[in-house]
Amino acid sequence: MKPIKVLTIAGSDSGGGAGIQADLKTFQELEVFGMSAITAITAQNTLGLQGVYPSSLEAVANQIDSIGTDIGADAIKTGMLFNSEMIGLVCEKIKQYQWDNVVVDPVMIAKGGASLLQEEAVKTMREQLIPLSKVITPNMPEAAALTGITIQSLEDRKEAAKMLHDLGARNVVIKGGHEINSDEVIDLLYDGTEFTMYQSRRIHTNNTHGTGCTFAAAVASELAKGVEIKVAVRNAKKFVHISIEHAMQIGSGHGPLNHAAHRTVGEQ
Ligand SMILES: Nc1ncnc2c1ncn2[C@@H]1O[C@H](COP(=O)(O)OP(=O)(O)O)[C@@H](O)[C@H]1O
Ligand SMILES: Cc1ncc(COP(=O)(O)O)c(N)n1
Repeated sequence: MKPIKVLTIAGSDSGGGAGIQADLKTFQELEVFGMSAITAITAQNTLGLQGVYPSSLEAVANQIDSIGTDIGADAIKTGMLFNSEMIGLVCEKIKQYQWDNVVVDPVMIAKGGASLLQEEAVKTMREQLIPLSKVITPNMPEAAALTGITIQSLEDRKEAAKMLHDLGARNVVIKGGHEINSDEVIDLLYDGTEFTMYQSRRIHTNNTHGTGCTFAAAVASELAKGVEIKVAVRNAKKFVHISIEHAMQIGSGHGPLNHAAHRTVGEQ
């Protein structure tokens, strides 16, 4: 069988819960071959972010070229891109290698509130990266920052999704993890024609470090396999849900997910 390959372009999380580490765990569990280009090293744990050490542009370009010129990728997932120059470089490389299955997780702020993207970079993300994306997966604050729309209701999310689609994203998923006053979590997909809602019970837990990374990495894995977008999002949501539900208690703050949980809790 032909191997299916997925590349994550994102930051490293020393605590193992988010970023590159969450992505590679997800790729492995969903049976695709995972590769990485590291945009920044973060010193991070379940309590917060202790340091950010961005990679040089040369280092990022070289990592991507190593993959593009030899191995190739069936899908790309982007996470923490740190600043405007880094986003510009990643856009150049996506065009150079004609990568089409591009999942953009517009990472801006870590769960503890620390910034993972410089403010001036939001404009570059909107103007350069979004038009290259097959799917963009903002959470509610990220969708608000990208569109300028204050997002409270589902209707606000629909308006923001339409705007992000108009900016060039072929599909938009605005995730609902931040709607903390609700007993359910609804992720909203807009494919340019219709809205699809993915609803689940909210799990009341602190162990949500890396949910967004895991979700986007799962969508990328499914797209790489040729799964169509509506099913890819459904499968990704199910994978994240099980991984949150069966998280182990690791660290004393916002703990990581258990990416292996689906093995024992029913087929993914
Ligand atoms: N408490 C929760 N219970 C169940 N699912 C959740 C919970 N929190 C987040 N999710 C799911 O995790 C994924 C990431 O959502 P979200 O937390 O909004 O993103 P981010 O990590 O980027 O802030 C989504 O699929 C969302 O439905
Ligand atoms: C290096 C890195 N990348 C991304 C996130 C966001 O994580 P989340 O999936 O919890 O939004 C993070 N905390 N660290």
